[in-house]
Amino acid sequence: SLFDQRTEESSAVQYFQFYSLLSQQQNMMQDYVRTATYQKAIFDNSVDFEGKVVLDVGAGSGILSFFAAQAGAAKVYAVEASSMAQHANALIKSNGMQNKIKVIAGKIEDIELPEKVDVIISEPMGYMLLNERMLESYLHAKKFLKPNGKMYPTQGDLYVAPFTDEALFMEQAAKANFWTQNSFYGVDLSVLKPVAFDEYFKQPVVDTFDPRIIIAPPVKHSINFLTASESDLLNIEIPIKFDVQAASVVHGLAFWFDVAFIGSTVQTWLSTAPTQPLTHWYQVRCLFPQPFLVTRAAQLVGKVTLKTNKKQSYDVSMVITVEGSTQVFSNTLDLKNPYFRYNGQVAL
Ligand SMILES: C[C@H](N)C(=O)NCc1cccc(N2NC(C(F)(F)F)=C/C2=C2\NN=C(c3cccc4[nH]ccc34)O2)c1
Repeated sequence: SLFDQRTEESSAVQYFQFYSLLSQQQNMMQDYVRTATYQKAIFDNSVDFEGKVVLDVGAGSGILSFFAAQAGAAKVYAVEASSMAQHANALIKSNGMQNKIKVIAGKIEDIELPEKVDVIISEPMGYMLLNERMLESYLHAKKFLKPNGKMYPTQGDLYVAPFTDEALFMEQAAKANFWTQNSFYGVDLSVLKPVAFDEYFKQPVVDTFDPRIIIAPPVKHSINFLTASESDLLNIEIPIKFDVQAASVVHGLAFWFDVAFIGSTVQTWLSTAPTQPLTHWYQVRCLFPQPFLVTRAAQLVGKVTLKTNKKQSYDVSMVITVEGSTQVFSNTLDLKNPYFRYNGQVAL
């Protein structure tokens, strides 16, 4: 199927095993900002749900399907490819919703629906918005959407901004120092030090940070889920132009996202910005292996390229220069294997 063509089998097996765990559903459900905002977006726009037919893509425990039913939906199709589908069924039965919410076990790319739907709901946002490539499945689901049907969420905004964080840079660089040893049990490891260094800098860092480390206004890349198609997400090029206000050292680029639920009554935003309450998406930072000093109010120009891979993730490449200088700074990172750095302590 379409999903199998774009996904390595080993990645899919690991992925759906991950989502079959109640502990991981719990991680998402316990994210109050996430769960409460979805319920608010649906309830405040109940006119979009009352008496309507709804499709929940990647339903998991079915929590979003329950919200649609609570808002008066006539019928909800909850599509889930992992074995979490059976737990969703248990919840539907024990909550007396079996004639309202129907679980369809399988991938959205493979299943059939008995009818077209008025609204598609989903939570397809992974780290950096795009990780997991679930947005492509969300857009694929539009083949079931009636003309003028609604998408909840309706649009996604990916933000990119330069940051300064000496401590993070030193932490990553220090990990490679293991390979500087020239007599590790009598073996000189040092030839591999540069390789180890580059390997550590291929890991995006998932954690949160003080917004004051952001040294220029962010660039925004918007995706309109009503008009976008899967192919638009295969290779995303984000031109960057940053106006750095004061002299600072650039260590990398920070990424976060917002999604908007544009309903018939109100518009509701779910933000993962560093200035907003923390969510289970945190923020994501991509380091340059070589930090660079920006002496005075200067412009940084370059490009971020996000290219899909068959591990349900993206290769993130960044290229940047300081306006007026010839030096180019770049890095390519593997979003599939991030460094999950969040440890509860946030610098106050
Ligand atoms: C799309 C879906 N709606 C969604 O929200 N995706 C992101 C997602 C899904 C399920 C759980 C989580 N997580 N929540 C937390 C917590 F501790 F902070 F709570 C850690 C965590 C990890 N740890 N590792 C992962 C993870 C999940 C999926 C693919 C991955 N690739 C690399 C790590 C990783 O999540 C994140």
